[in-house]
Amino acid sequence: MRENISIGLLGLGVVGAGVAQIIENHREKLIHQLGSEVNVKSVLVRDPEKIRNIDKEQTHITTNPDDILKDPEIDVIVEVMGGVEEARQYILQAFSAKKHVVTANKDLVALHGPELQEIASLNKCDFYYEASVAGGIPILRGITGGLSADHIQQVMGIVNGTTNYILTKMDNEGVSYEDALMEAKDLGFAEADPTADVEGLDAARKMAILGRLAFSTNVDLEEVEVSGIKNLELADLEYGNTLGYTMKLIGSAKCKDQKVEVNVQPTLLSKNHPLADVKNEYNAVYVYGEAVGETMFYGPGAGGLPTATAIMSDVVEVIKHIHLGVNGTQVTEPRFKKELMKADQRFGQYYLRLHVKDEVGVFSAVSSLFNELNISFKRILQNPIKKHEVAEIVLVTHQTSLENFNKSLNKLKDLNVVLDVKSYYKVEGDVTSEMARTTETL
Ligand SMILES: NC(=O)C1=CN([C@@H]2O[C@H](COP(=O)(O)OP(=O)(O)OC[C@H]3O[C@@H](n4cnc5c(N)ncnc54)[C@H](OP(=O)(O)O)[C@@H]3O)[C@@H](O)[C@H]2O)C=CC1
Ligand SMILES: N[C@@H](CC=O)C(=O)O
Repeated sequence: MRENISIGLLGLGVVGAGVAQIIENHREKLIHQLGSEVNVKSVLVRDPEKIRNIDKEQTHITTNPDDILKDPEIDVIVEVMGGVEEARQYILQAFSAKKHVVTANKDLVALHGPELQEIASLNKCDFYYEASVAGGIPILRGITGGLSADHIQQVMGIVNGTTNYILTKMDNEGVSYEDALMEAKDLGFAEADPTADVEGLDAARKMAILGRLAFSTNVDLEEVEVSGIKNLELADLEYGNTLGYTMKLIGSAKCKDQKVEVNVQPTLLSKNHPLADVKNEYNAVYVYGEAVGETMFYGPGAGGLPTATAIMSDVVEVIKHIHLGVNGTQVTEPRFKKELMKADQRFGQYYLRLHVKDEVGVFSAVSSLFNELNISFKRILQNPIKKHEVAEIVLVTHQTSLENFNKSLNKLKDLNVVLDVKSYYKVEGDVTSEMARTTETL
């Protein structure tokens, strides 16, 4: 048994500092669990002059990656610097030097995860990335460990802390979008460039990773349909509230008969839906497995210490493997060759807000258009708005195919009484699973 395991940290920001703090504060627990002392030997940073809460006697701070990647005493690299290409190059160098790698970098894993996993395996190295999805929630191990023997059919969740924080503050406290985003940045939840958070790309990266692991098939980032929260209007949050819904940025991945659909979109959730109560930076991921049924994982989705906890769970796994001499998991081929689900195979309820002419007969023109497509309404609100001769119609449909709903949008644009299709969003009812939903609809 090795008495000492040395770690090299690439990055000492929000997450890196959390990792150093846990290693320092939980030293005894780690020794008890692993039989070895764990220490952070060196840390790579951009700015060596920054004041940092780390013992410089114990830990060497450097701007030269070779100090870490070429140090034979370092066994495990923890990559928490972010970015894609530079991080990928350092990780490849680490594998060549037979070092194990743990990362929180979902941008990198979503784009290059399968390639890196394969190279790790060829080098008999471990490559883990628990922290890349849903911060402190052990969701990847939940899927690849706890539910590994099940056929997972659906994964649905709130997987971005920043947007959930913004939506909670806007909805519950009336804070403006800009102020809420600023708070999320100050609290260390947002990415260095928060565009990826608010445009849904961060959640899309996480959903690609979740889809791959849940369905044991390849899911490419470009196959994930994405829309973010940047263009949300307060009016839709307010109408949502009136109708009994809460707006959330929801990631969804479904797999049926080897057909897969993965998307991220603002969604109006019934206030009774289990994800509707997930607030602030908290995340929750609902997983439906054929054998297990419904499961849900909940916890902090962003922030230094929660994310560092997930990283340390990977580090502990790596060190256990070092002691057993079993590093480098075998890579398995995708279990099946998937197809993407087509619009006529995807079903849902939809919220729609229209600006129409404020005149007699408009509502019946709109309803007959939906009637022709066999789309019925669950809820309707009709409001004259302040602008002269303009009225607003807000409706929620019953279940229909995406193909059918798209047809209704095209036809509405051609209807002369419709002035503007202001917004439309997916709606989720009280239950989470497709299976439970089918029963509810019947
Ligand atoms: N923050 C969070 O809640 C979560 C973050 N993540 C992921 O974890 C990773 C780190 O995030 P976070 O800690 O928030 O990021 P920060 O921006 O807080 O920290 C980044 C760190 O990496 C260093 N760094 C960045 N680029 C380079 C470079 N080219 N060369 C050397 N050092 C570099 C920075 O150095 P310096 O200090 O000198 O600027 C800094 O110490 C990202 O991949 C992020 O997506 C994952 C889950 C949650
Ligand atoms: N910016 C991300 C950080 C964690 O992955 C988020 O807000 O979820």
